[in-house]
Amino acid sequence: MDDINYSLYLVTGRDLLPPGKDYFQSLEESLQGGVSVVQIREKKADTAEFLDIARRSKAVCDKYNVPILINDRVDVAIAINARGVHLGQTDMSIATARSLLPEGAIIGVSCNNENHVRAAIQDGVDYVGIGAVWGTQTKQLTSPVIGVRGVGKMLEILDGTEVKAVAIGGIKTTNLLRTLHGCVSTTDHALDGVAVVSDIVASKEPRVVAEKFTKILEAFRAINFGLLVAPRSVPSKDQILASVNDLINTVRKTGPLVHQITNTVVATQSANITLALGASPIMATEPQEMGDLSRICGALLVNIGTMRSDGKESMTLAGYHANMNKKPVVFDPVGVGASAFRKETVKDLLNTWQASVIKGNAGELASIAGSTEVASKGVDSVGSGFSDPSSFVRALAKKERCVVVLTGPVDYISDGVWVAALRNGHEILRKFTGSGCIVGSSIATYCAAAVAVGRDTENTDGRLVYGDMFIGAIAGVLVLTVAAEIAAKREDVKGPGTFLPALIDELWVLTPSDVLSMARIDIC
Ligand SMILES: Cc1ncc(COP(=O)(O)OP(=O)(O)O)c(N)n1
Ligand SMILES: Cc1nc(C(=O)O)sc1CCOP(=O)(O)O
Repeated sequence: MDDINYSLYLVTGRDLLPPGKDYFQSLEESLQGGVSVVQIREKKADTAEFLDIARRSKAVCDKYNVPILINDRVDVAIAINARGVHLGQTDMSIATARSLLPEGAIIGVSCNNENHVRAAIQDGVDYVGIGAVWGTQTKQLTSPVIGVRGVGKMLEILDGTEVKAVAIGGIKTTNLLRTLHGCVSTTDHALDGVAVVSDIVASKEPRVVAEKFTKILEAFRAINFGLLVAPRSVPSKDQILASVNDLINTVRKTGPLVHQITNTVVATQSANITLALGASPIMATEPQEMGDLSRICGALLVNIGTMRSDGKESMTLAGYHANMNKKPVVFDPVGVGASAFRKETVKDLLNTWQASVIKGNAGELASIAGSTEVASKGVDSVGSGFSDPSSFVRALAKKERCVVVLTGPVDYISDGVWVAALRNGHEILRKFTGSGCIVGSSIATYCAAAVAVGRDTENTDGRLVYGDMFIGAIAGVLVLTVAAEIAAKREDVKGPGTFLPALIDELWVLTPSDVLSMARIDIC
């Protein structure tokens, strides 16, 4: 029976040891830190040396009751009585290996694409090693990096089978939580473990690194393997509005710093809207500052409206640091359908970091979902939208593993389970540029507040961000659209030119009770 715990799967790499560090000492320390299975990978050793290393490694692993697998060499596995082998796509066939190995031996196989996974299931392997999930310096890759969403799709193929799965390639303590969350399939199939070489082996303190891995893996397990939304009964309108009320007060009380990488058309009005809400904007774009800013800001907004290729580095780094520092990332993929450059960039960004909220119009979200139901023209959506917007946002939220906000005459917001339909707003919002962009700033502001509230009430380290991003997104949309209704009715508002300053003023004086009394919200 496969009783192996694949959680923290160490693949050895003697050539990566820090100067002066003994291989067996390093191995033992990593086992003390929680490594749960070890693969001996010797690409340069001759058979005698491989056998010697494998035998002595097994003696160390036996002390900790940790199973040992052998990379590529079935003969070595048999000779040292290892638990099994790990085979690559061009190594011995699974059937031949099975016929040579003792009954019950474990066989794992590397998979770089979905067909490999299907074949592995047919061949009756015990586990698959899916990689490379990220770029790696440890080996020359012969197939493209898969990315977390690619891993998720491969896990879905394993649904209903007993085959276990680990991801490999560039996995580090710093990206582990993002890796674990990102790799969950739309059917909630999560990884059984992660395989790591350099982050552990190249460390002077492999025990400390392994302990960090173990702690994060346990925290992820504690939240049901990253279930997108903690199970909750249908949220009532009153509960939602009470939480929105808390967030409005929290913003006013704490004035969170909201880092915004946004487009040049709307930067000033976005900053002013943020100030009017009671928060503090910082519109920084220099790649070098992204780490420092992430530590001090409450949330990050990334808006690609006027992005150039030289802006991608800041967006990539900002989102990466935000994930590392558990800060919400609100993503506004402005005009994503307009060009191949935008599509590729958005795909890369969403594969690098996990957004907490994706906000877009129908055309933009259709492009992200790969749907042809709604077209776009530049940054605008064309036509009357989706025939079933609720189902669309729910499915996209599940696919992208975040809250999705579909803006339009009715705004739809989903966490992958529940959908809120918000019917506030005014048509004048469509008569000046960047009204969608300021919704992004507002959502980021209230997501920052949601973190502040969540940090006080939640005690799990397994989440990418604390707090309820669904409520943060609802608050962001509600506050802006209610203020817009009030501003549009003012006598001094003659058109879009006088509306924008009036909107800023109304946001400045808006009270939670205005929002609660005017909110038109349905939950389904
Ligand atoms: C767990 C795990 N997954 C994948 C690999 C890669 O194996 P392979 O394709 O055989 O490449 P080499 O390791 O031989 O370079 C692995 N070793 N372990
Ligand atoms: C051995 C191996 N196999 C890979 C694959 O993609 O199949 S990536 C890889 C190396 C992983 O090393 P690190 O943890 O240092 O990035």
